Amino acid sequence: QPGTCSLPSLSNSHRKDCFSSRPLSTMAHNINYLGQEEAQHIDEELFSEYGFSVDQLMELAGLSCATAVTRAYPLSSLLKSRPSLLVICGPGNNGGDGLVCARHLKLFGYEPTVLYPKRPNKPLFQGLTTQCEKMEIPFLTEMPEAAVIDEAYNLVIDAIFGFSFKGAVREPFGTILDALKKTTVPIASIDIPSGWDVEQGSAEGLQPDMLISLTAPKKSAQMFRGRYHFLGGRFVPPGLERKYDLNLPQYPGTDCVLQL
Ligand SMILES: NC(=O)C1=CN([C@@H]2O[C@H](COP(=O)(O)OP(=O)(O)OC[C@H]3O[C@@H](n4cnc5c(N)ncnc54)[C@H](OP(=O)(O)O)[C@@H]3O)[C@@H](O)[C@H]2O)[C@@H](O)CC1
Ligand SMILES: [K+]
Repeated sequence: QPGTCSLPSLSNSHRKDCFSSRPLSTMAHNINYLGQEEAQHIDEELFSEYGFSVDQLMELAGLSCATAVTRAYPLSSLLKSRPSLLVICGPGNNGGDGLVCARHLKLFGYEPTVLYPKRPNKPLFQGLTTQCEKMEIPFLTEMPEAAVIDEAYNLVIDAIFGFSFKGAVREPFGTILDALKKTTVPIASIDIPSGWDVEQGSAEGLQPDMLISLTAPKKSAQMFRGRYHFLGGRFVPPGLERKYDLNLPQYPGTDCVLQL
């Protein structure tokens, strides 16, 4: 039916309650759920000791996210007349992952629109923004109301905050998160559901339908109750995996994502 969506339309409070029987395969793998500092140390070591550059890992992370979205929400499952997605990008590297993800999703046939309200004055993010513009991805100038989002988009991709989020949410992101909590379209969160404490989660926060954990899930992922939990960021060298006892499951074949 045009103008509707086959994806579940759930209020935030329903999202909280409905998905308590998620598969426990993540537990079966004994994956090490990372604390905030551990995640930040791994990130630093990837650059300082393992010779990676930020844009390299961001490209792989964003590609993983776009690929995971195609698995959970294939084009054929979207019933709105356009395969429209809203990608909301925050001021740090999580936002950069969102820009990369948007670009790949456009290449995969989706129609992403980006909201990027706080843009760092750094060549990396300026370049990623230009790339999206050249891909003819529209940028919004303000956050739409929840009802408008429900009407216009099949899915929201939350790339607002990742593992460096701390403390009370500052504007404009408080208003943005409040609007997101009122939406009923599914939300796919990159690395951490934005606004969640990286280790403790947040019972009152966003309840995304999908979580794409990058490198390894963070402790708060144990509180995730949505339908789809994917692991992405297939770039961890064996020495780093051993040092942090990550015990990552094996990715199938050449895939860059794995459903947990
Ligand atoms: N190794 C990996 O796995 C890889 C990780 N990658 C990705 O990087 C992500 C981590 O990126 P990150 O370290 O840049 O931090 P991130 O969470 O995006 O946010 C920092 C920004 O948020 C802001 N901010 C913070 N608290 C706030 C508040 N309460 N209210 C409002 N604002 C607040 C803070 O602002 P400031 O304090 O500077 O004002 C800062 O600008 C990680 O989750 C993954 O997605 C991949 O790209 C590559 C490989
Ligand atoms: K996020």
